[in-house]
Amino acid sequence: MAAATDSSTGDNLRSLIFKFEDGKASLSVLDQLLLPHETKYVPVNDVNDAWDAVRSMRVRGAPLIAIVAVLGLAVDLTSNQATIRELDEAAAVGVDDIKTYIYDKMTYLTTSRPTAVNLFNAMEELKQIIVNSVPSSSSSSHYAPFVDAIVTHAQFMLERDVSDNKAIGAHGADDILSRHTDPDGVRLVTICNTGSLATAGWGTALGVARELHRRHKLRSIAALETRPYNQGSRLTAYEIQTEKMNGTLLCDSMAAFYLQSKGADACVVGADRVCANGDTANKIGTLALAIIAKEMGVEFFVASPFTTLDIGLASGDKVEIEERPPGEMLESSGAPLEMPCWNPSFDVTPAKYITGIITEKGVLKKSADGTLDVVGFVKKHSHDRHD
Ligand SMILES: CSC[C@H]1O[C@H](OP(=O)(O)O)[C@H](O)[C@@H]1O
Repeated sequence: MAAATDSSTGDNLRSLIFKFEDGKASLSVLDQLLLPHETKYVPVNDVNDAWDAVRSMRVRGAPLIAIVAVLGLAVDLTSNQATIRELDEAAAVGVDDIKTYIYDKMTYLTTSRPTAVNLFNAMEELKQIIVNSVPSSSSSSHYAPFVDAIVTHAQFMLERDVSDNKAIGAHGADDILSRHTDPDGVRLVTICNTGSLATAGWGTALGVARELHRRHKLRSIAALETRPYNQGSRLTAYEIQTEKMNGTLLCDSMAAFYLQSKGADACVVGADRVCANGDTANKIGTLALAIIAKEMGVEFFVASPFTTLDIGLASGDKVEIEERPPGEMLESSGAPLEMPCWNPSFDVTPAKYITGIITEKGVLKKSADGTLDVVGFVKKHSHDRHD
């Protein structure tokens, strides 16, 4: 039986509260639509709640989407409403029925948002676990072994994400500081939110800023507001202020002039899907920032855990880009008129604009031929993954 656990990551910006006690999992998620004005945790009681929390963007961020989906599945399967358990106890269902029951819930969760690969990678991990958890013929329950394996993996995902993010922070800080030696520290620019509110804690790109800040080597961090959801002005600004980093908020349109007039040592952004050739899907506006950085001679890094790598997808032109409801854009713009608008939530930055990819296993830099060999990097480090 999985050990009881509380998923506190120790920081004061907890994206979720997960508990597993007396065989029952419970989950509350921080409603990010209300931040920074209101801190409210809402319960997730089943996969329907988890799906809705992700789709509505009450919960968002590539790693966190996957984590909430798997935790929501764990809550669902351990809830009292799990009728399948009664059927199992009555020997009215077999192993295949139970696997189908669980797979159907997993498939449903993957329909919540299409672009971030983490959720899909997490479901593939779970399928492997389910396949390897087939109960013995003598087992009194066919259901319990599957559920326990899924709860255990959900708890593992929480811990792995924080440790991956801290490793990303350390590798990113080491790499950037190896070239930028100003005693006052480095100047970063970032987009969207990639901190504790996009993960189980610490963050990816913002985790690099956190680590530099911890080392007293973060001279400044400029955050783009990231319209229309405003992850930057609402969420990243909230994290920066909470951690007392030296932050500056920029309108998205200010990026070029900021780099031209004030300068920066590096842009560090998150990722929703890193393709085999290094093309990276990330928040809308990332492509523009990457092009501007290239033009201004500023390093451009993607911070991405292995859970965001998709080496099965050759290049970025194949990424499905989520389009959000037009109302989300019109509403946040205060537009007085209803008119057709285009609201893609992501764009794809070609590898040629990317200096390197900061992962928990180290920093992937361009090969001599100018390419980012993500596949080779994954193969090189796959043996030392702690899956
Ligand atoms: C830790 S990377 C998070 C990644 O996800 C964000 O998208 P969204 O807020 O729509 O879920 C954004 O692309 C970030 O870079």
